[in-house]
Amino acid sequence: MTKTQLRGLYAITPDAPLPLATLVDQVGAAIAGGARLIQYRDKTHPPDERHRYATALLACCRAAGVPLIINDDLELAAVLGADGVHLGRDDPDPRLARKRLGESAIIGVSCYDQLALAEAAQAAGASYVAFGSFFPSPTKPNAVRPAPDLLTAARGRVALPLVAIGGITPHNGRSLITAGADMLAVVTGVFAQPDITAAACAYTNLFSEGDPLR
Ligand SMILES: Cc1ncc(COP(=O)(O)OP(=O)(O)O)c(N)n1
Ligand SMILES: Cc1ncsc1CCOP(=O)(O)O
Ligand SMILES: [Mg+2]
Repeated sequence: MTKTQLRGLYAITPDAPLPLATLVDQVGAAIAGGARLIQYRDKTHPPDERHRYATALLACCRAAGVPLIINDDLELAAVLGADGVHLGRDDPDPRLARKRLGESAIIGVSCYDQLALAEAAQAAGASYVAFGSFFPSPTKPNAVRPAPDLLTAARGRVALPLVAIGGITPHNGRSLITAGADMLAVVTGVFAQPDITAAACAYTNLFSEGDPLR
């Protein structure tokens, strides 16, 4: 996937620890609903388990032709040959990640509510920048809360794909795409739903609204 194809639903694995087979099934269901990028985000398992989970998820994503991004853990991404890494303020520097993973890796950087961080991430070789939490997030209740027009401002200041995250539903997601988001990053709205494929589809459809070929 080239950088210009970073558009659509970005599904991020849920916090609750799940059996590996269940998580692989759920990620497959999200991909069936049109998810364009998957992030393995795991704050609970020890490193050897994270290696086992990420290996299985990478096989699932590769079979579907969807890139797998590893959250936080640059070394895990490098060792597995995953498609990229997502880095926040407590994580390694994007320059180090670019050096370690190579030119074609997808390197995402959290910018919270700060345009200056996005400009710095672009200068450091990021592939996309992420802003949020735009709405109250069950996954990160204490996250900062930018207004959607931050995306519009970011459009004028950075040339990278813009990812919006935090409390995004198929209903409120439209306003973020209108404001300039290229991708909607979602945990709860996809993985906490009874029909994960249908939930993913509802986000996917937002990206083809207004498309004359639809
Ligand atoms: C796409 C995307 N955007 C933001 C984040 C948050 O990253 P970070 O601030 O490092 O927080 P944690 O996710 O590590 O708790 C993300 N993971 N993905
Ligand atoms: C990781 C992260 N960073 C800001 S909000 C968030 C969680 C998004 O999850 P949800 O879609 O459940 O609000
Ligand atoms: Mg992080």
